[in-house]
Amino acid sequence: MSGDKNSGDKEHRDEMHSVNKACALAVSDLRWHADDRAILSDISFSLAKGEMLGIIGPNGAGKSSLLRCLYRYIKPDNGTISLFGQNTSHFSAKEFARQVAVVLQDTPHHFELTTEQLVAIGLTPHKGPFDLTTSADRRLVADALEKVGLTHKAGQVYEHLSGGEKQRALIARAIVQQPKLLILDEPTNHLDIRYQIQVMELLREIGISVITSIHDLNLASAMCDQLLLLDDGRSVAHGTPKSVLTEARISEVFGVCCSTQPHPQHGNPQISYFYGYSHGDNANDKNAHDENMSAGMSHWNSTERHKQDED
Ligand SMILES: Nc1ncnc2c1ncn2[C@@H]1O[C@H](COP(=O)(O)OP(=O)(O)OP(=O)(O)O)[C@@H](O)[C@H]1O
Repeated sequence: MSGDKNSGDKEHRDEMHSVNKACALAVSDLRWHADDRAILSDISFSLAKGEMLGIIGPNGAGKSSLLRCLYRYIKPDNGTISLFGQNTSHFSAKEFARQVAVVLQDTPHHFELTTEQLVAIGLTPHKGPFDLTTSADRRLVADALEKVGLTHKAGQVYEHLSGGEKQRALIARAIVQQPKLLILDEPTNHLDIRYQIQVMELLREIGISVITSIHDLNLASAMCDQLLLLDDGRSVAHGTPKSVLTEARISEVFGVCCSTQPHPQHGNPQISYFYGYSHGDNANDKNAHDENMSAGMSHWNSTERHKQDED
């Protein structure tokens, strides 16, 4: 009898272990308020090892606030954040930096550093105060610069790089950090379309778990394994792009008129937006919203008719 129980317990432990192993990040009941206002309410989700999760939602939905909680810039009022089964609030700063790399839009100025020196900062969590730079370190930095297409800018002053090049340099620094989880706040913001795609593909290729906020829903649909849709600090939907990005949900949460169809290449939803509806103060009013939707549709219909007449 006790043997049965022990083997049952072991099975349960093995099962839990494999669940924890497969789950890179688990967030439960996260809550945060500021200025007497709830900014994040009861957010729960998980991220599987090696997957990319896109955080989407309108301006002010709480995307950056959620990421700030994850990388410990903000201490939430409630909830737990676990990385591979360990509560991140128990990590020392150095241990946390070994496990989690962060790429933000607004970074401190690095006037005096070359691109290569900036990227080498990623080595810091793995070094003691008296450790010298090794040839392996230099190789790591060179490989990361090559991965983001900045080898030719290695010796240039970082501050003199373009917005997109700076962004790629920061991703190279994160690669050098060799984290288990990479957190990015709108990494494609400064990038032209070629580099938007290239950076997102690069993030997928690195093979680590990635969580990134992203405004471009079509890019999120194409590149993310999972999406978490936030609205007014709440989780509205979580799942595959196909399950999250429905026409009804997009128009309700973002207040736009749109249609979706499977992308010819990857099959996830591709969103077409319609134009021509007004933007009043009553954007949250359901009737006004519906009127806007039908105005958008009729505008589109007339434009389409006009086009067809011309043809
Ligand atoms: N420290 C703070 N104190 C007070 N309010 C805050 C603070 N940080 C964020 N907020 C508020 O929380 C809300 C969510 O902000 P957050 O930056 O997380 O949204 P977001 O989804 O990232 O928006 P965006 O898409 O515009 O970048 C906003 O209304 C913002 O004003």
